[in-house]
Amino acid sequence: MNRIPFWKMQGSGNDFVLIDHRRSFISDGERAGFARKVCAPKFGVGADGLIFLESSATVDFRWRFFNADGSEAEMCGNGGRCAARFAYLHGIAGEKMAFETLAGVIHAEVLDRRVKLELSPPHGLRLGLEIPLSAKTWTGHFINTGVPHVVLPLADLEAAPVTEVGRAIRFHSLFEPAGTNVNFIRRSGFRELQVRTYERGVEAETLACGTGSVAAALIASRLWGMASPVVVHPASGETLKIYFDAAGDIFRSVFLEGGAAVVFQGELWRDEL
Ligand SMILES: N[C@H](CCC[C@H](N)C(=O)O)C(=O)O
Repeated sequence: MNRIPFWKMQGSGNDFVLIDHRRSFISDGERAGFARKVCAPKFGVGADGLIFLESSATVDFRWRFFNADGSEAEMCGNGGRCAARFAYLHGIAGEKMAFETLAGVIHAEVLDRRVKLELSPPHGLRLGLEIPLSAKTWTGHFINTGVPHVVLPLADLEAAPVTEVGRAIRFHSLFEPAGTNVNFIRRSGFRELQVRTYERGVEAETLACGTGSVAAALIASRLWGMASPVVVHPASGETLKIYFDAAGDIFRSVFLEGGAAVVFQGELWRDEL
């Protein structure tokens, strides 16, 4: 199979290539390298991640998510919304669906051009982590919202050292071996946050991170008593809504709602990538 149909989609500015695996036949061993090629700017399509949709024996479909560097991640909030809308528009699932991920089964509902995802239960909450870096020690908060996230409140978000400090914390020994995503957050309203994210596996700041926005909202609820629903504005300026039930350090019924736009569709010429 040398010509592989794909869709390019974006969720709040986080962009993805999506492939119906039933029409691609990329073997398991080839996927990481294929993801790097497809996600590469200039030589590839250019994207933050590559998503394969596959058949599932138990729910509507299964997905495999690969970051731009070829690493496979358990979950992706923005990518999950795009996969849900892709599945709906391809007739793989109805408006309400469920799909298998390495973070568990994710339930989704397509609402025209927006999608509402129910995330797997957040876990591993650790508040007030001292993170010593060469220049200074940062105080951060950790939570896993399908993938690991450190959240750092910072008043001057415009001047946030997202790449320098984001990369240092992403690779810090405190978070080995999996590493972590790093989110700088600022309160911008009664129930509103602004978030900038350094993403593991993209190894750069992205315009939005869905699971990072959820992490920011849940940490804001613990630190500042921010109640559900929390509105998050990622670097793209788009709007994400996070709904949750909180009881101390336990979060239940966590939903992420946001856009999932189809940008274009095309065909990958595999032997020329
Ligand atoms: N880069 C992340 C996966 C994608 C998360 C992000 N794009 C989202 O929307 O949640 C990681 O490897 O932990």
